[in-house]
Amino acid sequence: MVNLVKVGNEKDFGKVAAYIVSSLVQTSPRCVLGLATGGTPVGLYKELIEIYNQGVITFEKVKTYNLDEYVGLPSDHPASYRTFMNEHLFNHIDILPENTHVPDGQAADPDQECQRYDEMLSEAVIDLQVLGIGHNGHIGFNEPDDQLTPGTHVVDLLPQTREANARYFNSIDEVPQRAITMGVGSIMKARQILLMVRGADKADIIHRALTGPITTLCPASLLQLHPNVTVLMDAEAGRLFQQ
Ligand SMILES: N[C@@H]1[C@@H](O)[C@H](O)[C@@H](COP(=O)(O)O)O[C@@H]1O
Repeated sequence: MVNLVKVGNEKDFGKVAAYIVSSLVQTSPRCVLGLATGGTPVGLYKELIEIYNQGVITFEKVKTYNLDEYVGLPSDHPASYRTFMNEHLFNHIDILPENTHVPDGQAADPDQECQRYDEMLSEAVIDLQVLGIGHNGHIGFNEPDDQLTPGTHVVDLLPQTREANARYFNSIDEVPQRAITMGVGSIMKARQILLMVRGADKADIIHRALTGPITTLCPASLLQLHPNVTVLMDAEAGRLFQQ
């Protein structure tokens, strides 16, 4: 079941998302969060830090699993997703470093790293998975294809995905060609999903993902099959939905 929530401005977008996440952390202090990177969830993390600073929640017993990481980037590279998470959230809250998990993009054998990540995921049930969406409908780094992989795996990034992420690097040539991503099976196993979508450039894809056919050519369309998805959209991203 998909619940649509439309908000009018940037501040509310982060606040509503943070309300959903912090309510869970408050009522289930040992919860497991699946986390996402990209521009979209930045406001969520900012607001979560604010709520944490008010002393309302603690992350001491929370565990997190991130969706993805670039292959070949050292974890302290400015554009790695580990750096993103440290800078936007983990360094500012009381979460234990050993409770935060991001695939190791520098692992000597990326396939083995996928297996390690999957083993960890199989022991954890993600209570709430935060997601963004790519312009082509990807979730995590699960790119549109004839078939999708359920578990953590290495993907070849499509040119448009590398282009969209080039803003975090000095040039597009520096954007890695491959990434490790949680598979759609792991994402769909999460008890609850919060899909965040912002901006006019995402209006078509989110409309197609939620109202079009369920197809591997639009990985986010699989979310139509999930029992508990909240789609948080700003006015521009949600302009094709009547509400
Ligand atoms: N791997 C990430 C995705 O997890 C994210 O959802 C997407 C959208 O990013 P943005 O929020 O910056 O549009 O970008 C990357 O490809």
